[in-house]
Amino acid sequence: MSPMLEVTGLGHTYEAKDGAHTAISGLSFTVENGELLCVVGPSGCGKSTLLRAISGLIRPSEGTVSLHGTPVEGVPADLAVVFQDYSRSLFPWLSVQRNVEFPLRDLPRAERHERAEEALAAVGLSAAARKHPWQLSGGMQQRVAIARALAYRPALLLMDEPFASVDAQTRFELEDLLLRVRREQETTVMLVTHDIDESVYLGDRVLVLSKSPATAVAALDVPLGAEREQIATRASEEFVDLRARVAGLLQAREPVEA
Ligand SMILES: Nc1ncnc2c1ncn2[C@@H]1O[C@H](COP(=O)(O)OP(=O)(O)OP(=O)(O)O)[C@@H](O)[C@H]1O
Repeated sequence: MSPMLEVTGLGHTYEAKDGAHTAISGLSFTVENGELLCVVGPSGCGKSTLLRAISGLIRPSEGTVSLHGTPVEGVPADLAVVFQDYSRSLFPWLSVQRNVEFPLRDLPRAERHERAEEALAAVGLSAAARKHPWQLSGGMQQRVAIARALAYRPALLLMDEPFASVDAQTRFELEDLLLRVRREQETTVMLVTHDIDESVYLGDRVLVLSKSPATAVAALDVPLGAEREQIATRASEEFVDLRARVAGLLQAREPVEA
C-alpha cells in the first residue's frame, strides 16, 4: 500500500527581483496512513513553503508530492489545513455552526448539520454552536477551526503551528484534544511546529528539517505509546531523552542517522 503522503526530492526556489532564493532542496519523506508526523525546523527554514507545496498552492521547482499515490497538481479535495492564525481563518459574520459547515456546502443540508454537530461535540463546543467567533476566547476559536477541519473528514490534516497563538494551559488542552480526536477518528496528521517539546509530545515520529534550504536531517521514532499525559509524559526519561535528541538534530545541517 502506498503511503498517505509521499514527498520525493522536493525543491523550491523563489524567483525575486533581487535574485533567486532556494527555500527547500532535495527533501524526501513519507506520512503513513493513520500516522501523526510532527515537522520541526529552524525559523525560516521553509516549513510554510513545504505546506504550500503539499496543499497544491505552489508548484514546486523540483520533485513530487503524492497523496494516496496520486501526484498533487492543484489543491487536493481530501486535504484540510489548520493555520496558526485562527482569527483570520474563521468568518466573523458566520455563527460557529456555519463556520464549521462552510467547507461542506456541496453536501445535503442534513448531512452538513450532522457532521458539524459531531465535530463540535468532539472539540467540546456544542454549546457555542450559535455564537459568533468574536464571542469566543482564542483557544475556543482554534477549537472551531479544528472542528471545521474534522467535519470535512480529510484524508490528511495539515496543521501549521496550530497552537502557537494560545496561552500555555490552552495549548496543553488543545494538544490533548488533537491526540484524542485523531485516535477516535483515525485521522492522518502532519503538524508543523517550532516547539521541540510539542513535537515529541504529539508525534508518532518527528521529522527534523535543516536550516534553509530545508532538507530532512532525520526522522525520529517516538516510542511513547498512544496514551500520553502532559505532566507524566513530559517528565519521563524517554521524553527527556527524545527532546534532547531532536534539539541535537536541529543543530545539524546534513542528514544524519537518528
Ligand atoms: N514568496 C516568496 N518569495 C521569495 N522568498 C520567499 C517567499 N516565501 C518565502 N520565501 C523565503 O523562503 C524561505 C523559507 O520561507 P518559509 O516561510 O517557507 O519558512 P518557514 O520555515 O515557514 O518560516 P517561519 O519559521 O518563520 O514560519 C525564507 O527565507 C523566506 O524569506
